[in-house]
Amino acid sequence: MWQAEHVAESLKKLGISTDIVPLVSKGDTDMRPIDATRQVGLFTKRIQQALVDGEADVAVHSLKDLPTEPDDRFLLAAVPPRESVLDGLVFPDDRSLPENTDSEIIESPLPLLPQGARIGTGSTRRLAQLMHLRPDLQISPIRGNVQTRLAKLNAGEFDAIVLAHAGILRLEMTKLPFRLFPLTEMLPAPGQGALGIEVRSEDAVARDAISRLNHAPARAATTAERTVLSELHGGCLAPIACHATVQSTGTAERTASLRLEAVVMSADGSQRIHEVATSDIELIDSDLETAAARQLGTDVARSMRQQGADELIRTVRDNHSN
Ligand SMILES: NCc1[nH]cc(CCC(=O)O)c1CC(=O)O
Repeated sequence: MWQAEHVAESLKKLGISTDIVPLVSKGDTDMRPIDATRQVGLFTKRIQQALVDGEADVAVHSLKDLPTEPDDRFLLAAVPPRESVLDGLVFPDDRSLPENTDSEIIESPLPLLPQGARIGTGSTRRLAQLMHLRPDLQISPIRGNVQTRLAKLNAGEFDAIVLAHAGILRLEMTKLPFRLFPLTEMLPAPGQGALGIEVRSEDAVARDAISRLNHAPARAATTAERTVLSELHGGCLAPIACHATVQSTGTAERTASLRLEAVVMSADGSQRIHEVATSDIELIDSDLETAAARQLGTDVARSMRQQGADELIRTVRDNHSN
């Protein structure tokens, strides 16, 4: 709802009025562990169906929930400016945390966790990255909306849970005992912190309106990230994390540098493949920009494959079918 309202606000500033169509997705109602649901698009299918049925003209998704397989019926008309891409640990309400000494530097929250601390997360990506650094941690799945998760945390089921910073900010829960992970410890899911706004492919009116919300750097970065995911055929359950950023190079008006960092891990985090690459992109022509971002993602995926990424991804899939 926050995301839909945020997009409605942005459109209003452009003089475009909207009606919000509230929907409930399977991701909201199906409380089985996320890997047991064995479906992609748990959070997005219901919203896409509303486009197909003409119930809505614009679909607002969390980009990280949107499957990478292209679907001809829809067009990703905009990726607006991105929010925080970071993940963090939320501690129980009664936990007093030391003061942050330097707000510019994100210190590791891991020293705040005692040996064998119980952590709640259903994400293989988060589990593998945590276990890689702290094999002593006891990590178990948690599902439900943020309120449900916090209730379980505060009931004493966990010492901390992992949540996306973007979600915390959107729900205005910044007062929670919360500590961010630095990117060196925890890379985000492809598309994390970004919205993806879809329209029906043939709806030129909606496309033209929504494309005004597109932010070229956010689109380029998330395109590179999503390409890694699709090239590795990881789906949303694979322990694949990546993060891309766009930096203006200052040489020419619209020339920028796209940097992409990615990791693939084994299910238990004991093995880790890491890759970083950069390429120049033109932020002026969206087709050129998309092509360059895809190329960078493809190159990074290929290089990780040569280092054995497929093997690691397979270990996770085999675990899940047991
Ligand atoms: N799968 C649930 C989901 N989808 C997007 C976000 C957070 C917001 C975002 O990354 O855009 C979350 C919750 C979480 O990961 O803690």
